[in-house]
Amino acid sequence: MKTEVQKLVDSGKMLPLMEEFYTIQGEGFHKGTAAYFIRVGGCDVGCHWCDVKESWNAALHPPTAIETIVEKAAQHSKIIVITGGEPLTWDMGPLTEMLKARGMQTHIETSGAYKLSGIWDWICLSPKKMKLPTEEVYRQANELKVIVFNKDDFRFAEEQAARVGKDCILYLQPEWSKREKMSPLIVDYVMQNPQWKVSLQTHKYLNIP
Ligand SMILES: C[S@@+](CC[C@H](N)C(=O)[O-])C[C@H]1O[C@@H](n2cnc3c(N)ncnc32)[C@H](O)[C@@H]1O
Ligand SMILES: Nc1nc2[nH]cc(C(=O)O)c2c(=O)[nH]1
Ligand code: SF4
Ligand SMILES: [Mg+2]
Repeated sequence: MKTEVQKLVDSGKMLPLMEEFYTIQGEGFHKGTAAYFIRVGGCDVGCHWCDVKESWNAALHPPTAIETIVEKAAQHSKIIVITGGEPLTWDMGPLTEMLKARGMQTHIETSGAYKLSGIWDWICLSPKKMKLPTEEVYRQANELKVIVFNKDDFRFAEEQAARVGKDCILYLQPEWSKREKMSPLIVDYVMQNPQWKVSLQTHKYLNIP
C-alpha cells in the first residue's frame, strides 16, 4: 500500500529535494544570469560522466512540499532553474504552476528522457544516447546542449539537431573531465559549422555552485 507521502510525490505535490542554491547560470543561452536552482533527486539515465551522481537515488533526498520549495525560491530570484537528477522523472505540473502563479520564470535542464510535464519559459534539452528524448521535448526545446565526451558525440549532435525545431539554439559543451582534449575539437567544429555555438560550464571556472 502506498503511503500518503508516496501519493503526494506521485502527483508532483511533493518532490525529493536534493539542494537549492542561488547562483549564476553557468551554461548555455542564459549563462551569466543570476538564477535560483532547485535540484530534484532521481535519475536512471546513467551517464557514466554525470557530475551529480549523488542525485540519482531519489530515496536519499527528502520528499519536500512544493509550497515550501516555492516560498524559499521566491525570496531569491525571479528566474528559477529546475534541474536534477532528471526533473521529468516527476510530474512538474504542480511546481511550475505554483511558480508561474508567483510571477517567476521557469527554466528546466533535462535529458528529455521522460514525458514532458510542467509549464516552461525555457527548456534546455541535453539528450543522452542511452535514453533518447521523447518527441514532445524535441519539439519544445529552446536550446539543445550536447555534451562532447568523444568524437562520436559530433555525429550524435547532428543527429539530435535534425530532430529539434528550427529556432532551437544549438550548443556543444565539453564533458568536464575531457575538456582539455575536446575543447579544441569543439572550437574547430563550430568554426566549420557555425550553426553551432560553444557552451562551457563557466560556474566551474568561477568556483561557484
Ligand atoms: C546534471 S544534469 C541534470 C539535468 C538532466 N538530467 C540533464 O542531464 O539534462 C545538468 C546538465 O549538466 C550536464 N552535465 C552533466 N555532467 C556533465 C559533465 N561531466 N560535463 C559537462 N556537462 C555535464 C548535463 O548534460 C546537463 O546539461
Ligand atoms: N551555476 C550552475 N549552472 C548550471 N547550469 C546547469 C546546471 C545543472 O547542474 O543543471 C548548473 C549548475 O549546477 N550550476
Ligand atoms: S541524465 Fe542528467 S542527471 Fe541523469 S545521469 Fe545523465 S547528466 Fe546525470
Ligand atoms: Mg551542474
